[in-house]
Amino acid sequence: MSLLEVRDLTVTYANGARAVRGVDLTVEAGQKLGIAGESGCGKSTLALALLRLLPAGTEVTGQILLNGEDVLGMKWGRLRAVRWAGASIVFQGAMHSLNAVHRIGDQIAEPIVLHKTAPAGKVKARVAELLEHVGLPAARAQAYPHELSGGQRQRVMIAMALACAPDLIIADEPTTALDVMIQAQILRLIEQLVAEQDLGLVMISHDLAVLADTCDRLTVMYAGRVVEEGPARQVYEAAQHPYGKALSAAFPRIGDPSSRFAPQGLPGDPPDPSDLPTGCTFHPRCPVALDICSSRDQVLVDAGELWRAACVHVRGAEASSVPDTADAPAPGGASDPDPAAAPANEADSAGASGASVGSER
Ligand SMILES: Nc1ncnc2c1ncn2[C@@H]1O[C@H](COP(=O)(O)OP(=O)(O)OP(=O)(O)O)[C@@H](O)[C@H]1O
Repeated sequence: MSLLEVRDLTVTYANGARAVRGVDLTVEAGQKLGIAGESGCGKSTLALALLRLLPAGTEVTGQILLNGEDVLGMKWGRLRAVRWAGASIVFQGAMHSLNAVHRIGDQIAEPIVLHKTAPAGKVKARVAELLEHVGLPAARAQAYPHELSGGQRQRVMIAMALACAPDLIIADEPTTALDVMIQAQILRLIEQLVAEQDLGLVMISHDLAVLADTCDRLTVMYAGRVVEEGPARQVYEAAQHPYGKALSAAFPRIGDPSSRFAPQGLPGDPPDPSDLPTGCTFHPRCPVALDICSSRDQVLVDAGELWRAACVHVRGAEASSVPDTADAPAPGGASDPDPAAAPANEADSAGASGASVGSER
């Protein structure tokens, strides 16, 4: 039994926006899964859906199994227990998630008291232990959120997430608001705690480099769908989907100083989830789109060992039914020698494919 199994998850907000569409995910115990995609691709919606934290009126279909238990079918009381003790979320921007008028020790104690994960007389000691675990002095329990730095507040959020000893941590852009040095510290802390306690991790970020460095597996989302998934380092270094390639090229490459100051941007923006393009939703921005891409979406097909991508250019996709593929560029092909040089914003490549490219950001 997997720690987390998500099958055909679709989330539709009350305004009709389908922010998550048919997503499948699996996280094994102790495994670290990264979910990447630009802002608006549905990553946070997916994270919130996992613990049923979406606003009332949102329609969620599909299946979410946490330790084999059906989260979407759970009664309210069971769901409350599962939210801290089964899986917990570290949100982006700790200042907004912490209550400004309560001492942080009291806030960390709250889930412990609620779920009775420590005897009443031992709650304070447990809070002190958790603070020290995340690298803060126990005395900081007396502090209010505004008395802490951004990095310290994020450490408090991590302490809270660990308070009831969950099996799974969901970290939604846990370092976005922090400067680079502190980001690295927080990422190392998360890695260390997850390894020590053999926790599962779902880490969400727009930064593929961070995810490749931290996670075992990587899922790339675009317009609410998974367009690529595979071993983290391999997907980062040689993404098979043009979107994965562009995302990877948009961030400095780990250990490659030459790319540090020359990240490539991806022109345009993800589509509005209430008004999605036909066919492959990436086709209006795709530098290697074929005519067929505007009318036919691609399913995920094998792109390597435990590696799948949903692009007509991936070997094994429905290439036989696609006209004129022989002349098309093959950026997603397994033999592409230089994924860092993905033609995400090469004008001639876009022109050759007839793709319409959106405005530069
Ligand atoms: N409550 C809501 N009602 C309607 N649409 C929403 C709501 N919340 C999010 N959306 C839309 O759903 C889409 C996905 O948003 P989501 O926040 O999940 O993306 P994301 O990839 O996590 O981006 P970010 O990193 O900016 O949070 C966006 O188009 C967003 O505008």
